[in-house]
Amino acid sequence: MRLAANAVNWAGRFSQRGRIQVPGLFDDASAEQLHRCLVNQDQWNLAFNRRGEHVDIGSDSVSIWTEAQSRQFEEMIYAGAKEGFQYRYKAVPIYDVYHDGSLPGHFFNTLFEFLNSDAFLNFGRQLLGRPEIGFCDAQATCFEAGHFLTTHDDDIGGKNRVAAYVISMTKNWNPNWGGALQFFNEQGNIEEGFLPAFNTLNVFQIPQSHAVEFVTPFASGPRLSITGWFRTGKDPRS
Ligand SMILES: O=C(O)CCC(=O)C(=O)O
Ligand SMILES: [Fe+2]
Repeated sequence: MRLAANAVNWAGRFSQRGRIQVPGLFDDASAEQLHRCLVNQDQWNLAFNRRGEHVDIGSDSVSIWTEAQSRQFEEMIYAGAKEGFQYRYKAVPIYDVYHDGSLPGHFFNTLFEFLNSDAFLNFGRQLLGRPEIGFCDAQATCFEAGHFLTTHDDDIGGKNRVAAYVISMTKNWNPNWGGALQFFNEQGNIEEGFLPAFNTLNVFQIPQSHAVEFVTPFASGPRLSITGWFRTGKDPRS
């Protein structure tokens, strides 16, 4: 993997606004390789929230649900979203996959090593002006029709998160399909939204109120990304 973008060009804007969108993150060959990997991935977990707990279930379990079970699941998801924080999307927990060695030879391992190499960590340190960044975690995410992530601020104690990153790897997204990463201001208005894009890095300071808009039933492709957080200290699993 090789970066094409230069953090120095974007650091000033980031420090003014607390968020940034950097197009052309990787060189063309790396971007295509990562895109192919995501498009060809057929095993995804289903991530959602059950009574305040994060749940991540294997695609094998989901594929044997009866129609009634799927309906029940959907009701549970929407009931949660009505009341507060809820999400539904497909994910591969790359950080765990790497450390557990559960997908030997998979490109996600190469990607994880790249995200924790000097090349990417220095990019983050320069962009954010935070030399103390020590590592980053990562997951692959796939938002399809009916998927969403309601408003939250990423502030979870004990994780030493400096900033969130989203490497958006979606080609030909139609803005009418939803799926924007939206940021809210103190008045509750949408201050800025980043639409899914190809080979584009979004980084934002946390805590910061944000959400991924519901992906509409007529979205004709998935919203693919690699997401995670730049964190201080040493990776506790390294
Ligand atoms: O996918 C995105 O654009 C943002 C994801 C996010 O906010 C999260 O995983 O906490
Ligand atoms: Fe978030």
